[in-house]
Amino acid sequence: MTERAEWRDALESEPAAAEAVFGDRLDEVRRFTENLARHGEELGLIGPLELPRLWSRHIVNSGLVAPLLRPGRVGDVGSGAGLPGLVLAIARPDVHLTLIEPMERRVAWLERQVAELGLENVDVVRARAEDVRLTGALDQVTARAVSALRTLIPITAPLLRAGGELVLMKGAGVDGEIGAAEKAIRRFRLTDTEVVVLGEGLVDEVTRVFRARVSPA
Ligand SMILES: C[S@@+](CC[C@H](N)C(=O)[O-])C[C@H]1O[C@@H](n2cnc3c(N)ncnc32)[C@H](O)[C@@H]1O
Repeated sequence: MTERAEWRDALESEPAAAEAVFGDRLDEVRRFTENLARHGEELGLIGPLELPRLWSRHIVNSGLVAPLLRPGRVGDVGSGAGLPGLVLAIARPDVHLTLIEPMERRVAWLERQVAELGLENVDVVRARAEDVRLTGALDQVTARAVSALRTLIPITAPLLRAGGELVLMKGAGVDGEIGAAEKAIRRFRLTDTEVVVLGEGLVDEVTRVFRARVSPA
């Protein structure tokens, strides 16, 4: 099977998970995935080895976070190719997503996808999280594969309003990361910290999310 056939077949794979995660937004998310599969490698957005697992490991995995979002303003730090921010914007039209990404080429890609998919609930900001002018402005902040919690918390938590929430996608080593981030957790007054495991019984690779709230007081 050619690589292209593999990712095309993958778009039809895991139908139960895809339906559960994306529901009536499945066509839109497939369109985005096709665009990423076609252009992602030449634009340096994804490695060639990722193509066959683009759907399951990256798109469905990102979409699993959608139920954790609440209507309001959500920032996605380090969106890159659009993971998870653009996928979440497609899955949750009732949520406004601000995609925060410093790299020009990635910002151009994100803006093109927003226009092509006709998404009205997304804006793209070219900036590093620590420079973006959104201090205290967001209800929730997501991130995936940006950095370890001890460095990620100091650049994401300041963007949240009091009572706002971090929703950070993490790998299997999340418990160790939490231990190493204790100081940052205290410094940024994070409460209700927990690890949420998503997709059990639905997908092969579960998604782990570090969730925490900024203390209102
Ligand atoms: C490994 S990529 C991950 C991209 C995407 N989140 C994903 O899961 O595929 C890390 C991304 O974070 C961005 N990034 C790195 N430092 C950042 C910062 N301080 N603020 C915002 N984005 C940052 C990079 O430009 C890059 O696009």
